[in-house]
Amino acid sequence: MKIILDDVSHRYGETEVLKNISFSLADGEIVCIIGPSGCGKSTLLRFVGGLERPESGKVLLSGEPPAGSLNPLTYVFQDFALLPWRTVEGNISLVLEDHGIRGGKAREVIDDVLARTKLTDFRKAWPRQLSGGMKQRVAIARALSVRPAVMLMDEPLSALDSQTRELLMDDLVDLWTREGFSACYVTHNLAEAVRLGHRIVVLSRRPGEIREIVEIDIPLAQRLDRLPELDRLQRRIWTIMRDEARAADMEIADVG
Ligand SMILES: Nc1ncnc2c1ncn2[C@@H]1O[C@H](COP(=O)(O)OP(=O)(O)OP(=O)(O)O)[C@@H](O)[C@H]1O
Repeated sequence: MKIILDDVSHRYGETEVLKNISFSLADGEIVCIIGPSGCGKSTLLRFVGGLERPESGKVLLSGEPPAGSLNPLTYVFQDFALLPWRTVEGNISLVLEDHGIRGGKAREVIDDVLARTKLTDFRKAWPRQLSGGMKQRVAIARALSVRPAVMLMDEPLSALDSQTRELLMDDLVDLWTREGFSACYVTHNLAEAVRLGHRIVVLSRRPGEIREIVEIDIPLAQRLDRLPELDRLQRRIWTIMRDEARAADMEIADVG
């Protein structure tokens, strides 16, 4: 399934948040959205997921979701959003129950996503027993259980320490290399964007406008940490973003 944003603009009251945003996300592609704090990244993701409608412009979906998809556009949040009173498998079964899937059929799906995310040994664990990284892995397994066409990931690694972030990026690369999932991935972390994005949509400060769409043709599995080409790309994107980030920072300081 393909997602096309066509000239999306939005304001909340007097505040202009997004301006003339157009890009597309193809099947099997990870598109990262990067930009300074408050530039409208999460708002954009809500438009893509259909949680809100932009004031002008369109978000179009074309093509069919995967066979058996229960929720074509599925969110993965920064705070994991696991229920503490349910085990790992209980958290996954909850979303399946929401779609009327129980018993043997649910067990089959849970077994499959736990195996795909290498969590099989943790199925009976409680969220409080898991590290942040493991909780986010469970949240990703839960998202996969509904066979999404596109995962909408809002700063999914931001709550984690840098080593755990590295490990989870490796997991996501591994998963993508095996399964080729599609994701719209919001982050303010450049290293994450150049590691995971096939394309990076670089936004200006608010109102978020597209500064550049950077395409990276190095296969994900070859994007090792500190790869010189990635470092160069990261520096180039940072030169686009630096002034925007500084100005955004000053605006926040003004409000204070
Ligand atoms: N429901 C809303 N009502 C009014 N203003 C909103 C609403 N949601 C977001 N905003 C404002 O829109 C702007 C963009 O917010 P958004 O959360 O999309 O930015 P962001 O780029 O994701 O920020 P961050 O990087 O800090 O998470 C901010 O000024 C925010 O205060």
